[in-house]
Amino acid sequence: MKLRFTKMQGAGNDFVVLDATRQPLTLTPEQYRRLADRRFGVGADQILIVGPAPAPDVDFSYRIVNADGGEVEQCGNGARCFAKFVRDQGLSEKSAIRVSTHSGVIEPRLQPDGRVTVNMGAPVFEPARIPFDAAGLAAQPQGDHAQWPVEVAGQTVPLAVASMGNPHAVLRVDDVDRAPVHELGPKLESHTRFPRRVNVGFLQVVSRSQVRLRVYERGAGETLACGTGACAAVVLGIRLGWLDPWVEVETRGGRLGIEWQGAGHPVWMTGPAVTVFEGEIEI
Ligand SMILES: N[C@H](CCC[C@H](N)C(=O)O)C(=O)O
Repeated sequence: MKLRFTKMQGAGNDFVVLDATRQPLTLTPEQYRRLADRRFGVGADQILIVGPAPAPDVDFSYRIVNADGGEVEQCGNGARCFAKFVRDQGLSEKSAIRVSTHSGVIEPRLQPDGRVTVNMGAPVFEPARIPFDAAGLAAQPQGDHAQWPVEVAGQTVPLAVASMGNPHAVLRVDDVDRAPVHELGPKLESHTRFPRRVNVGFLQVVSRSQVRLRVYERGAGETLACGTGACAAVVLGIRLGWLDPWVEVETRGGRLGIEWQGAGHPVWMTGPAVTVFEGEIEI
């Protein structure tokens, strides 16, 4: 089948975007994997499928499939690219677009400077809802919230955990450039304490308003940036007393601005969204 696609990136996290607003589009996990393959396909961290509104109070639906072919609940960098895509394709004139995802409705807003701000909803910290199996672990309280001592690769690491609709585990490190991303990332991503696997963030606190972050993503490996990962790392850093409500996150692919005013508030993420090229592929 011939498939038209748009290649996009948000802070270096890259996507194949498919327009399923005019006709339904269901590919097999193998076809998604092929699309995402950097040699046999187009190449991407995730595939984004833009669909029609499933309800009158939203404008579109948006599905996310990781490079490994697995469908997931949320994607922050993808939400910004989604908003730019629907505007550029003439699918919407709105600057604030309501879109439903598997983890609820989010609302990207296009800014005059070309960046996009997204209300990513409220974070979730209860282990069972992440999901994270905390059985037998005593949370090590620090500040007013906890890190969990998780055994991995023969050591115990203090993990902070949260959900932004998708699961995240965050480990504080002194220097992200020397962090054990490829040693601990894969082992934590598929650790038994995360029944649906997990995105693994390595967080370096530069100041109370500036951090550096690398993320080994569930179903994709290390990416140049992870939007939900930046949200999770900042809210966990705030809860642990390390960070103020407005933080600049330096990732390997670019900068994201994250704001969270605390419990009961949504997380606001601002960052770039860029169209790289359009194409067609026989899949
Ligand atoms: N790998 C993630 C999905 C993509 C999230 C990331 N690319 C972002 O920008 O939030 C997961 O399995 O939950």
